[in-house]
Amino acid sequence: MAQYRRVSGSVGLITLQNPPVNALSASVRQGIVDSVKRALGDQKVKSVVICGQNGVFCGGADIREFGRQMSGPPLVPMIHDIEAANKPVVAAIEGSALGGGLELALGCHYRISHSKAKLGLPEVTLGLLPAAGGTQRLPRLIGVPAALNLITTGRHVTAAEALQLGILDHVTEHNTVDVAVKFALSVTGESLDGRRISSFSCAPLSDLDSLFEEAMLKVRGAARGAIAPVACVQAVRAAATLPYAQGMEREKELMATLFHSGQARALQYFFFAQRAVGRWSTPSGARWDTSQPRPVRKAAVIGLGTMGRGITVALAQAGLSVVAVETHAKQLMEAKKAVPSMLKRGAVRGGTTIEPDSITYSETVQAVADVDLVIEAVFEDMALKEKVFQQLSIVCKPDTLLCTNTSSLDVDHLASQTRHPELVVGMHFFAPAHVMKLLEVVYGRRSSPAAVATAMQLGKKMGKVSVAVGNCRGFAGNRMLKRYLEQAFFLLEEGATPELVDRALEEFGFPMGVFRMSDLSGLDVGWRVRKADGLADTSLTGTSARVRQGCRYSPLGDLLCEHGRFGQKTGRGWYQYDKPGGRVAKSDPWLHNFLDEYRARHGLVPRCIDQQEVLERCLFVLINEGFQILEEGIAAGPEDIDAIYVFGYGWPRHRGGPMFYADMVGLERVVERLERYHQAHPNVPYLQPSGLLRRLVANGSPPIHKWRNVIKNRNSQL
Ligand SMILES: CCCCCCCC/C=C\C/C=C/C(=O)SCCNC(=O)CCNC(=O)[C@H](O)C(C)(C)COP(=O)(O)OP(=O)(O)OC[C@H]1O[C@@H](n2cnc3c(N)ncnc32)[C@H](O)[C@@H]1OP(=O)(O)O
Repeated sequence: MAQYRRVSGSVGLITLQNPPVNALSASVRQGIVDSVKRALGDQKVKSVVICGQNGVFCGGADIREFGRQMSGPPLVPMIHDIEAANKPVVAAIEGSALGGGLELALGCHYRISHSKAKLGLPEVTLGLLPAAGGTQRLPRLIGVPAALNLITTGRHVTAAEALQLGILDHVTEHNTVDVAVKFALSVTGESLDGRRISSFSCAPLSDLDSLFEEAMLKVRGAARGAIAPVACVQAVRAAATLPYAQGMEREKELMATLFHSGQARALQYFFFAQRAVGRWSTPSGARWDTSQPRPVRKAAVIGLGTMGRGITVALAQAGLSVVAVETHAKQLMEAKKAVPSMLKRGAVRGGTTIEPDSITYSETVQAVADVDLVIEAVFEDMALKEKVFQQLSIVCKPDTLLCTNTSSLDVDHLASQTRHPELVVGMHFFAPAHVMKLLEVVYGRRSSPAAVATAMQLGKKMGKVSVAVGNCRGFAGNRMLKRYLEQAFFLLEEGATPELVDRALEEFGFPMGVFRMSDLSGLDVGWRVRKADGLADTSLTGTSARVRQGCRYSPLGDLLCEHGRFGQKTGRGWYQYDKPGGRVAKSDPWLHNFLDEYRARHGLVPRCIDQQEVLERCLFVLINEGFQILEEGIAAGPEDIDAIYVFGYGWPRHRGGPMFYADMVGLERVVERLERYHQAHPNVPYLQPSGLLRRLVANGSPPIHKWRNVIKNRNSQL
């Protein structure tokens, strides 16, 4: 709703009231319409101020209303009536003015903002466009190039930038509503000609065509297959080329194509999913709202390889004082050079400053005696990690939280090496650790609720999306990835090429296909793990070469490593590069010959494989493993898995994440295809649909937000 009152004698003050962000729900819109009518009809009122309660102007349209039958007054005529008013209307912006909130402000005659406010049109991130006149008014106000940038990226700008761009008339450090009321009094009776943005013309530009062509190329490159950014460009083009009324028609048409699209559903689901992962819980009953995190002021990182350096930077950027330990002198020396320059680059990007002495370096573990939390990031070797944890348990304060950055090893086993296993958790960062948004917080059997809460909170402080997951081989993300990789290898054995597989995945929306990604991260990483597991044995011949423990196995990755083809770092992998460290992947005839010979040697007759099979084989096994993970309680809900895949593995956000994708495709279809592929490949047991997936289908395939009930019912029967 909206509250209306008269203040300072002649100012009608309208306050939006819909906690927590004053979203424009039907009742808020109705409140605004009624209040504006009242203010304009009251002779004592000479000007109007619109603000939001609790220090937030407005977070935009109410996203929860989108999937439902819309009711209440529509936004466009509501904003139009405000702009057409014959009394000055001033927006008093505090906190946020986003989406429909900023569009409402653009309909006002003046905009005054607090210096700490953020403004933006983030509709594109929800699969939409600013369809309450935003695409038509903003370019008229600030010019086409700047409006294109804001509308196609959805980025939030500070009040200072908004002032510079011309979105705001005034920025204040004081009470914004008081300033706005005073301002409203001062403009009483002044002409409003020249204050109604819809009457403006866009500033003329010399080469409109190439500007829009470039913008189109940019948005198509940034999010493959996403339709909203394309529609945003088209809508701004309408603003630049058509009169306002026709532009508004175009905006409406384009919005109609987006509004009910699968991409909009996926992105809006993901908006809430991201927030849901913060409300974590574990099977033992620990929860976000009942567990108290501990303060962490000083942290340590053990091991300054690539991951350790990134983690050190991320901790320092979060304002912690960091002890960085590396026992190899050469590596320590390199890290001492690399970390400050990573920090400097980060500071330039983020416009921040880091105290250079917030990091101290040491060659011995003894230096961590007084820290609150340690993150171990040594080489992925259990014996080495065991030793580190034993040492830490002796050196650290008894209440220090001991975390491991292992990507797949047993957190419970590491905990068992310490005196306080309840203080051990996994903090699985993704490379580069100071850039990637995802953090898997892995709780072990004995991890205390406070330990989990502390790691989750620290992740948040570092700007990460922290997802709590249980302890199992590969945790959630890498465990699912293993299935995806294996299927990709099998497809090569059956006749596909890396190019064909990658094309299918990239057209689906991944920034990189599985083989290009493998070349980038290094084939030797997985090889080392497979060797440690006793799998990478290329001396085996005949049928046993492609079978391990009775299941199908592909030694292709192992064979490439034996040829020294580790990917980009060696200039050869699934593709060839112009030099070691080269970035541009080129098709490699050697690899194609190698695959031909391999298939011939194993009596594999290549067949034609289409994109649909690539997607189903690679993605449905990954999804199936996701259901297994939910069934086992390793992840608490589908949102956790989707956040992991979007933030950590490049799953296209406009497809919502793997579990949402399964919901979109239809669970029956996923089951049917998995069963078919399992029949064709009976020696791949994980192609069999998981028990949870089958149960969901048996329960009538409920929508994704109801899956937790099915999981809970099952667990409560155990
Ligand atoms: C056939 C055609 C028909 C067309 C008809 C449609 C016409 C539509 C016309 C115009 C288009 C306008 C579209 C929009 O405005 S879309 C919304 C755009 N706004 C946003 O994207 C902003 C989203 N919110 C945020 O970015 C942040 O919440 C924040 C910066 C405002 C505040 O951040 P923070 O303090 O960190 O809080 P949280 O993010 O945690 O949010 C708190 C709580 O509030 C919920 N919430 C936030 N924004 C909205 C919203 N706009 N609608 C509904 N709910 C919102 C958020 O989900 C949190 O709740 P929780 O999930 O339960 O934790």
